Amino acid sequence: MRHIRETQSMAEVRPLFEQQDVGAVEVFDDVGQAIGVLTQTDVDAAVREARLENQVGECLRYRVTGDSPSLDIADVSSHGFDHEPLRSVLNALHDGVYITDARGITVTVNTAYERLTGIRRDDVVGRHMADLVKAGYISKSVSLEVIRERRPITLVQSIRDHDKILVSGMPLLDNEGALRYVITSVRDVTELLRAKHAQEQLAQIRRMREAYDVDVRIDDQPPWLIVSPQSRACYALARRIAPTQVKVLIQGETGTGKTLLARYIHQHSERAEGPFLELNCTAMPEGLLEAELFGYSPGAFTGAAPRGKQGLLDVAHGGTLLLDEIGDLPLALQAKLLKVVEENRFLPVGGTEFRHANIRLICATHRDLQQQVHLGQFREDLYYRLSVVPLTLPPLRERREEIIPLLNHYLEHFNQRHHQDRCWHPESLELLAGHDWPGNIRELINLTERLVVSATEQEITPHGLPHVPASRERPDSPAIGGGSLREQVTELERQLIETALATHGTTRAAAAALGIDQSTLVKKTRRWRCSRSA
Ligand SMILES: Nc1ncnc2c1ncn2[C@@H]1O[C@H](COP(=O)(O)OP(=O)(O)OP(=O)(O)O)[C@@H](O)[C@H]1O
Repeated sequence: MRHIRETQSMAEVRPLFEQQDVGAVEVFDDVGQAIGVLTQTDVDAAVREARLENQVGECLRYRVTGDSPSLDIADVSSHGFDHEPLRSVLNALHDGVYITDARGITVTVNTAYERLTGIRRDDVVGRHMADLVKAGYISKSVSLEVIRERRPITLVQSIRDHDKILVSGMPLLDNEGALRYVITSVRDVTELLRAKHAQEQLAQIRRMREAYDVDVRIDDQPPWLIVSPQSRACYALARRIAPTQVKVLIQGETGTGKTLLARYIHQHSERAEGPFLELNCTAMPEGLLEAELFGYSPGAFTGAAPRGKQGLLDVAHGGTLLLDEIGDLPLALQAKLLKVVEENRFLPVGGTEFRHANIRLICATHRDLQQQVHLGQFREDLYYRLSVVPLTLPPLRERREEIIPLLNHYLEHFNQRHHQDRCWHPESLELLAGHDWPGNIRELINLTERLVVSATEQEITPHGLPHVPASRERPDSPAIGGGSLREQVTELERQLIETALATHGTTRAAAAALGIDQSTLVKKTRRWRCSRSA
């Protein structure tokens, strides 16, 4: 034991804990009786709250002990925890403190405990914890568990039905290792849990937004190209209806730019600052699709997140939700979606209360929805509600004038991205312009990137092109019997030339193989292309 020192203020005691072997300070009263042991946390709290200063009488006497808070229990017992300054220390703490003896009889509680729990000190001091549980003061006694297990125990308890408190009980042993007291600290974590819940919800919304965010960006200026009259008309109509709330149905083959068009509408609407999310209705099984779209309530089904989950109709709040491949939405979900479209409200899975949907809905499909209606695969009422303004993006083969500008545009784009300086050989452009592009603009983009990164020379020649089948518009077999002899000969000639081009890759090689001039071959292919797009 070290010698006893005197101080007027707890603040002077605090630096002692900087010494490595000081774990606690034993406190004495004016007449030299030991009245308790303070750890650094107790002293810090007392200093922080400035509660102990001048409340300890003329002089606080203390002695530093070793690194374990070995309490001289006999001293504490003789004076009780209610003796000054220990009582002041306890009352200075922001957290509640509940102390029982080794039998489980309440010794004292501090004022923070009374405030947090609403339980009055006088009602519990001297009473056994088991009686208090029986009388309904508390739901469960940590002190009794600590007494039983002789180890620190922490649990979360409910009080007043809604507030949550974090209760940590700690056994206090004497020098012989016998249990003397259980000190339980009590912290109100209601706000903390509420904040945590809000944080979890935000994180969930962020995750959803990231997962369903649409990875196409458009500015008012190109990179996007609107060249053909069909695309121009489509985008002009989209621009006109963007500021309104009307439902839009975008139809077109895969890769024609439906998502880009939907984003264009979003960006020119009043919701431009809100989220723009996309859900592909073919991408998941019905149950999952329903949960992702409508969300679910807590405990809606086995394996559901305990707090429930917000659906995209919530997460897209204030923004636009694009339902891609709407033709694949199962009939049961079509009925639920109809309610959203008609009444702007929906029922989460397992929920009993309707939620308000504040979203703009844009739907897209590569299917013929009208035909699906005839086949009974799509609800007629929903179809008419969704397609107030139908927009159709034609396939790339029907707006061929866009192919070469797109090829040039994406070549430049990928040159920049991959630090290359590729250029198209005119014959390559010609060949690609004649391709049907079943995957539309997406196919064109992918091919261009592949060529930029894989070409061995600066110029992308027909040699470097993969086998690109020519337009499907030409029949696969000679058009015998169709038209005059002259027309049939021309058709045959065209097929022979296109086959030679596909086989040999370049106009020069194809012309050589057919025994004609390269310029003749080029002229003929141009003429056919012109007559086809006329
Ligand atoms: N007018 C355009 N100019 C330049 N790039 C375009 C244009 N339209 C579409 N694209 C690009 O083509 C690609 C495919 O477009 P998008 O994803 O919008 O097609 P989609 O019809 O929605 O396809 P899917 O049906 O498969 O979802 C995207 O990378 C998009 O940026």
